[in-house]
Amino acid sequence: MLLLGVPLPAVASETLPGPAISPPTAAAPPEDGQWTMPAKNYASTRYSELAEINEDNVKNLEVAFTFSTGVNKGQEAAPLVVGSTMYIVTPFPNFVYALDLAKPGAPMKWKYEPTPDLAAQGVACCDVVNRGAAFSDGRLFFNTLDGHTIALDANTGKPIWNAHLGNINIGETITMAPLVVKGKVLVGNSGGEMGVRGWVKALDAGDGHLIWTAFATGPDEDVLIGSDFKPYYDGDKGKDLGVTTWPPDAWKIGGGNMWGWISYDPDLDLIFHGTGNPGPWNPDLRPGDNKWTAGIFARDPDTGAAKWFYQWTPHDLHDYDGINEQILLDMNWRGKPRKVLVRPERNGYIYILDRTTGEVLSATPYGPVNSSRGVDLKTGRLIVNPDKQTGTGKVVRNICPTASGLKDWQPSAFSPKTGLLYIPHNNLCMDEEGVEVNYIAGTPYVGMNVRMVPGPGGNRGAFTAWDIAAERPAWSIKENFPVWSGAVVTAGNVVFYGTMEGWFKAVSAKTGALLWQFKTSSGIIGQPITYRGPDGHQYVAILSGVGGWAGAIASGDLDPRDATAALGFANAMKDLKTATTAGGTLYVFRLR
Ligand SMILES: O=C(O)c1cc(C(=O)O)c2c(n1)C(=O)C(=O)c1cc(C(=O)O)[nH]c1-2
Repeated sequence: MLLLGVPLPAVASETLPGPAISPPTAAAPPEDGQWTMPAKNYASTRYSELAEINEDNVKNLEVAFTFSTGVNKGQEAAPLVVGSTMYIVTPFPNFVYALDLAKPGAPMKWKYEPTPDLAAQGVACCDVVNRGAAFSDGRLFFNTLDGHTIALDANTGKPIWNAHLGNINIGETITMAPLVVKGKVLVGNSGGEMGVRGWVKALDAGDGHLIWTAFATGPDEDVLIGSDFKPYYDGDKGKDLGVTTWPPDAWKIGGGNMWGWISYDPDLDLIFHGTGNPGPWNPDLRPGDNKWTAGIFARDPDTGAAKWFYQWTPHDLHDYDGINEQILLDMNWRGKPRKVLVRPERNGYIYILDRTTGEVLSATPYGPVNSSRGVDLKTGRLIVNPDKQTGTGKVVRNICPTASGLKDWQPSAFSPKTGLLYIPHNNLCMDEEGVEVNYIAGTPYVGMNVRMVPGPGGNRGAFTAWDIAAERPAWSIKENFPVWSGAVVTAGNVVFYGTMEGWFKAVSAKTGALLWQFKTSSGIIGQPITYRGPDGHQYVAILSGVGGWAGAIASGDLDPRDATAALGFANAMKDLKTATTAGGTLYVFRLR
């Protein structure tokens, strides 16, 4: 694999004997055939032990049923399956459907229409997406674009409570999928491109009342940094760094939004969540490390108290949000058993962190990276490439990865059978020019002109199997467009993912060989899942419907002649509109 100027690391762990890499059982309990949260389990493996569909017979998959969501915007949600019911959440206006899997054709059991404020569509940065719901204890929890968290009775679809958390008038939206931990619904806001201050909130699953709020910027008190906070690196130690690492008051409009993924380790009783990019993008307008943006927190789920923090990208120069998925694994590292957290990060590195302390054990590029030159494992600090330093009035060309990262929110999957992490990702580079910008509430606060282009080799995406122990790729598949869908891997050694042309693909978990593909009606940016149906057989489900940031040119019908459309992403996706059109359909497959 070509890694721009970055040599592949020495293979350290090949010589080490050691137990296989696997998620902790408490965070990834044995298979029950259901899919109750988008990441499958608290360890976020997106791995299913179901093995009826395998490498040999996957070629016999056929459509079991389809369902139109009635919304033609980017479909990013993971369908959920609880008992004999499937639940799906659509993009704005965030309809929720329950489908009866026990009946032929899976007819609708109920539909819930939350009627979110229309104006929310105008302040969402990257299409009007929703990444899914979470099921717990008879209830379905989901977020609406206009900033509400809603609990529904999963049997009837009747609302139980509705908490208004976000204010669209300042550009605040919610697109993430909530996670339910110990009777608390964890939710984060979006708005990093509008000067919205990021937070994560915990709501009581019973009645929706607010239990705690942890901000991503500001005084320690607001960030829930207290006596329990023990960051591993000196650069994260000190009082009120969420204020002092910013120009005066800039932290109040500094972003750090948590619009991605949360994992939970029941043994350590810690949740792990990232923080988004600092705002505005133009770094000259916010000298300093801009704590606690573009990093990761470990917190006590009951109180929100921060335990440790690590900053992937201090003083971010390129919109490298730090909100990707974190996979919790136990493995032998340099001869010692370690509880780790694996993060394929937007800045281009796969990090292996000790999840008890936040120590970085390894940080290896998984594709072309020239915006930085590695990570100093002594200080934990990203080594920025001065040639790619952006600023006001400066045009910097050929920065890799782009603002959308080597990988954006699209979640990877881990198989304990292969020890490989299956990573859907991008291969794009960009030109950037910092410009002045003033903060006006509820309007874009970016300060950067961006133009994206295909990365080295010309393929704009890749699907890479990463050998975690060996710190190198096992295999990689080139895709024409960014791979903006999630992945799922099974004990049948089959990995599923989708392409923006609309192909739903099954490849061998061991070799990456294409085993089966089906062309859906629109580009795929959703999260595939697999489950055991009421008939005892294994099914695979995916939402098709192009959109998100990468697909905004198609779902938003943008003009391909405008190189700046979709914050410069459209320039790299001019031909997407000739490859697919907007859609919104659920596809479910089973063996013939
Ligand atoms: O900083 C933020 O608040 C924020 C929010 C979102 C979002 O809510 O979808 C995205 C981003 N940033 C972002 O940087 C990004 O690349 C992105 C891609 C997508 C998508 O759905 O395709 N959303 C977002």
